[in-house]
Amino acid sequence: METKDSAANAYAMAIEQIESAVKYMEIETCFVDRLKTTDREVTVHLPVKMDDGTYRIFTGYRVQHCGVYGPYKGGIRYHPDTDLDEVRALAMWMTWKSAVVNIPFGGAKGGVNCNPKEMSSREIENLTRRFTWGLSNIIGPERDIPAPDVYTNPQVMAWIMDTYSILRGYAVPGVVTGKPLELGGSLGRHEATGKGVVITALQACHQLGLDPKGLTVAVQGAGNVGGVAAAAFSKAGFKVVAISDSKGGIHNPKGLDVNAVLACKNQYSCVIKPGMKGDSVTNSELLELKCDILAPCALEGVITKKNAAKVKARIIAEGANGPTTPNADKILHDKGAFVVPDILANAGGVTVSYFEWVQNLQNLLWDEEEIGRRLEKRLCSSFEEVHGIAMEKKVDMRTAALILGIGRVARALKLRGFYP
Ligand SMILES: NC(=O)C1=CN([C@@H]2O[C@H](COP(=O)(O)OP(=O)(O)OC[C@H]3O[C@@H](n4cnc5c(N)ncnc54)[C@H](OP(=O)(O)O)[C@@H]3O)[C@@H](O)[C@H]2O)C=CC1
Ligand SMILES: O=C(O)CCC(=O)C(=O)O
Repeated sequence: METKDSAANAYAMAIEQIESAVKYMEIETCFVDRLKTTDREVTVHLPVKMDDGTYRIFTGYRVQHCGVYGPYKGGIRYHPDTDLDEVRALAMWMTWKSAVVNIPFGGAKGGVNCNPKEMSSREIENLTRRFTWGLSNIIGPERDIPAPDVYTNPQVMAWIMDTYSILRGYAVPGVVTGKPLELGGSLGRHEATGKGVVITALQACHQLGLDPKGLTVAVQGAGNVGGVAAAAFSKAGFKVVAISDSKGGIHNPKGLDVNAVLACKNQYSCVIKPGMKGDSVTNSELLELKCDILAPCALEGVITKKNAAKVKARIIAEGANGPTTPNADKILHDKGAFVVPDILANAGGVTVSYFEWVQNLQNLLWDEEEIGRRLEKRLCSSFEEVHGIAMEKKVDMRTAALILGIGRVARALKLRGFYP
């Protein structure tokens, strides 16, 4: 398995991003200091009974970055590389993301350092229930609402909802989003992040005067975000030329049969099998392929100062959180690449999570068309706002999105009375 670039510490990246954005803002230092700090960081040690009868102790984290105008919100990841710094960064990015799309959530993120690929479903359930118990006093529909992230899914959300509901004594669907539909999940949540990547990439094409029909796309990651994005790119008329997972990818410059690749992934847990029309490609090679759009949809820190100059794509649509390091950002900007930053490109997920939460609180059920319409409207108007700031301040799209997000949060802090 290829691993992420070890030089990139996500938390250091998140801090550096704040520092470069605030240079363009009129914002008092005390706000900057406040926003570089998290509200709460909880570490829990989780004794979990394994199938062989032994116990293993896992470490889990929930970081709440800033909850100035609503409950904290953000996914939970199960991954062997997860640590506190990563979760801190992911929580900060959630704060800016919710602010960019203007939904009343603060930022949080959770993670457990574990390898779910080596665990049975029962072991993952035991871990999840223990983790939920550990967080039960800090989560809740009005406090902090988890959702799926890397290597977690609707079933994990169902176990969180069940454990939390048992502790409270009644069903509390609003404690998590990304739940199964049967438990109050929202139509369209599963597809929301991947579709949002395509909606925002289309906006970028529009800004650059590019006709999307036939533009080539390489997608890193074939999970919830990458898989849905690849299918949606293909449906929108783009030519998907590469898709990968953690083991590597498949590449065909003439275009892939995306449905066949995703069916292969579904059936055999890999994106390439003998007989498929395409060549194998490593994850590093995928990033440097000749294509119009690159959609990194797996882990953070994959586009670095080492490979940024070799990225050929004109548009980088960041499905993943934090795929591009600040040094790489500068290189991409200088060579004229148009980066749709994570806090805008992948904000479709939290946007439909917000719709799910709203439906749960009001016992409503919106249809898929309604969800899709609201999602597109929200992402397109956010894109426009971010692009407007980029033009006005002559900055790249990430800096513009951060200016918008940080500005909104800082104004809310001030209104609540956080003065120097
Ligand atoms: N789910 C959501 O709604 C949202 C997710 N995100 C972000 O999107 C990214 C992906 O999340 P999501 O799709 O949900 O996660 P999933 O667990 O559904 O999928 C992760 C995918 O990434 C692949 N992958 C893992 N490690 C590597 C690697 N080193 N190189 C290349 N591919 C790798 C996995 O491969 P394999 O299957 O082989 O393990 C899998 O295909 C993360 O950065 C997440 O934070 C952002 C917003 C919302
Ligand atoms: O749906 C959500 O609440 C959050 C999704 C998430 O973790 C993210 O946007 O990174």
